[in-house]
Amino acid sequence: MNIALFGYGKMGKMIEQIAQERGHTIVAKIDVGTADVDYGAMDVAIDFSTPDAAFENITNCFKNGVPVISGTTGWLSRYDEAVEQCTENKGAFIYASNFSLGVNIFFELNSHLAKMMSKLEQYKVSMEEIHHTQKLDAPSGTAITLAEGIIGNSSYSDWKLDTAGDKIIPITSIREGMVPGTHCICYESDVDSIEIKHTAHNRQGFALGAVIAAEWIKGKTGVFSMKDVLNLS
Ligand SMILES: NC(=O)C1=CN([C@@H]2O[C@H](COP(=O)(O)OP(=O)(O)OC[C@H]3O[C@@H](n4cnc5c(N)ncnc54)[C@H](OP(=O)(O)O)[C@@H]3O)[C@@H](O)[C@H]2O)C=CC1
Ligand SMILES: O=C(O)C1=N[C@H](C(=O)O)C[C@H](O)C1
Repeated sequence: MNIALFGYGKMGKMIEQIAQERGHTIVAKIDVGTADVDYGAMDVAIDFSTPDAAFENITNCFKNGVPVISGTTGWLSRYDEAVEQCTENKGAFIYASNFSLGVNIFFELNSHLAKMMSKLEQYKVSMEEIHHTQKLDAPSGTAITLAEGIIGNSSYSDWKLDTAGDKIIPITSIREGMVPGTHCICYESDVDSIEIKHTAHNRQGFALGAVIAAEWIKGKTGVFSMKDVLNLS
């Protein structure tokens, strides 16, 4: 398959390596300021760019008939608009805040735990995410997805950075060193705590998931999620 990389940073480079190992060809590496993008050469685009760049990268692909896998976080206030443009152009699109198999299992575990804990008012939930110091957005996209999983399965109604409150999930974002991504959810009562935690050891799991999503979307039309790709529904 001919893959174009929108964003050739830490993730773009990891995706290139894994895509080539799986027999794919990288036909374009598009970074800030790249001119002359040849959409005709691409079977699929994989966007891991920046919060400011993602929407334009994604919608330009839709307009040019190229299916898109996007893992860029921090641009989701325009997600609905992107979905509209995908539908108008009969395109194909998958966004995931986290493409790793482990985190997608963790998302399911989080929703199931939230449902069970919703019956126990003595427990208060909180979340902590830790990432490298180059990360531009906080909280992480993964933390937001986890918070939405709790909100959809409990009486919590919102999340806030560093702020606790009634029906509010407080999220703490820590930026240190080269940490690839750690997410921990804690339910605490006066007598005990329950914690679930996912720790990425490197970026390979994110990159492999994105390439698998790119292979899966070929020939399809519509807006999908990693749940569809991994058959987790
Ligand atoms: N969903 C998932 O599984 C994962 C998501 N991510 C997310 O992916 C994104 C990228 O992460 P990462 O690779 O670590 O970040 P990097 O900063 O290493 O890479 C981002 C790249 O995008 C480039 N860029 C800037 N503007 C544009 C543009 N207009 N078009 C194309 N590329 C552009 C940057 O170029 P320059 O440096 O010259 O500005 C840089 O090379 C982040 O939002 C991160 O949160 C990360 C890991 C996993
Ligand atoms: O910026 C990163 O590095 C990561 N970003 C994603 C997020 O915001 O959740 C996924 C992963 O945690 C790494």
